[in-house]
Amino acid sequence: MSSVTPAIESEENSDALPDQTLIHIEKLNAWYGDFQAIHDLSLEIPKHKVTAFIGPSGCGKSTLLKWINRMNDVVPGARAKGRLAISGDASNDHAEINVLDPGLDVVGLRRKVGIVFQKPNPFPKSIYDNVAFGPRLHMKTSKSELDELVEWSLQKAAVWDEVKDRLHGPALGLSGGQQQRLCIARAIAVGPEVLLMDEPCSALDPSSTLAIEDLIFELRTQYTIVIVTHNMQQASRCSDKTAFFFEGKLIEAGPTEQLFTRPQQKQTDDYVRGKFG
Ligand SMILES: Nc1ncnc2c1ncn2[C@@H]1O[C@H](COP(=O)(O)OP(=O)(O)OP(=O)(O)O)[C@@H](O)[C@H]1O
Repeated sequence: MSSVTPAIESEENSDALPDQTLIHIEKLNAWYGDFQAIHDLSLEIPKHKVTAFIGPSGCGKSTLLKWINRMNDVVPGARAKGRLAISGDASNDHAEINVLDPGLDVVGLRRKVGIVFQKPNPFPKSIYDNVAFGPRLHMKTSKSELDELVEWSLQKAAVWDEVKDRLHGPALGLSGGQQQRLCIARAIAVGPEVLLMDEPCSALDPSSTLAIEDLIFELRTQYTIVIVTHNMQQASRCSDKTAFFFEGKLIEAGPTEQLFTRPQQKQTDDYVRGKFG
């Protein structure tokens, strides 16, 4: 493996590891203009696990997700207060990141915290150029190192076998499920620690959805993953921890199996049983 291939600390079974918090959210409040979308929210997001955000439409799931890599910076009138921090990591050579620090290098943050959206959004370029885009922007790589990194990323995103013979063909010629895996390859090519996924399967058919869910579960040995989903089965299939939101507040968070089978709050129970939302 060359020096450009993103460093992977450990590929051991993350189930065997005790929870270690990577993202610390404390008393977070967020607004769009005068409207408060998040109220006093505290949540710990464990390292190398999948955390699912669930809750009815408009409860603040995407708002919280988008503060984690400051995507909300581009929304006029969006602001947030409270603590949102990413633990320091000696192997990745960074001290604790205070995400809401107005002076933060947001481009650097987004290298560490990648995002995959609802609808696959490859660039109208070749498959190769989609994955090479970030590394070309951020890293000094030779042609052979770039080739290696593109292959590595496509392998990790479980799409290499399907695209290896058409790397210079158009990304937009791929199926929806392949495009979404390409977008995941593009996100991991710059070596993030965290992958945010905002309903990544909502535009996909059931078999592509299962492929992405399997991939999410695989990737968590190396990345910390946060997924917003409306699909209860998806949350229970591929997450370790689930957080239930309602009207901008965190109602309950805990191990996924516990939250779905023995929720502590009636609102959670009603929601997971499909009584509302
Ligand atoms: N750009 C914006 N400007 C103003 N209000 C917004 C904006 N984006 C979201 N909101 C409001 O903030 C609240 C939370 O929205 P958010 O998108 O975070 O909810 P969500 O739980 O992700 O919903 P969904 O499941 O429908 O995606 C909603 O009332 C929404 O209308």
